[in-house]
Amino acid sequence: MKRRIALIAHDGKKAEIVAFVKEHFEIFSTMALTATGTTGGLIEQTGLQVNKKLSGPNGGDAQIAAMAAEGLLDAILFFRDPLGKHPHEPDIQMLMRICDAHDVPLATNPATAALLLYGLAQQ
Ligand SMILES: O=C(CO)COP(=O)(O)O
Repeated sequence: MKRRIALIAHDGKKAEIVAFVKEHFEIFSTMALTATGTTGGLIEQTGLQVNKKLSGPNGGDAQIAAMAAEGLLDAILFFRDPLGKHPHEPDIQMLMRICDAHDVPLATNPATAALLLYGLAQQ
């Protein structure tokens, strides 16, 4: 079965996640991708297929958390912006808590995301 990965990036990190996806395009093209709405739209422009959820502030993080809780994701790559303020901060905290509650691998910066991706690709 294809690996199921969710991708999320705050606005200040969207350029970085697109660059990350392009850099690892071959690995991502073997995986089933889900993303929050705006992030997903940008990733689609690289040519990859993405299951797009709502935009983060409208509930996209919560939808991805629900998928994690239901065992529908193998990992989440969440490029967080530690310098930004986010109206949906409770949803972000909830997503991270759900990952810990269900032992879902969660990378919150590009360096960890690369290690996680290589690990998944090798399994
Ligand atoms: O807000 C986000 C993560 O908390 C990301 O949502 P978008 O990809 O819709 O911008």
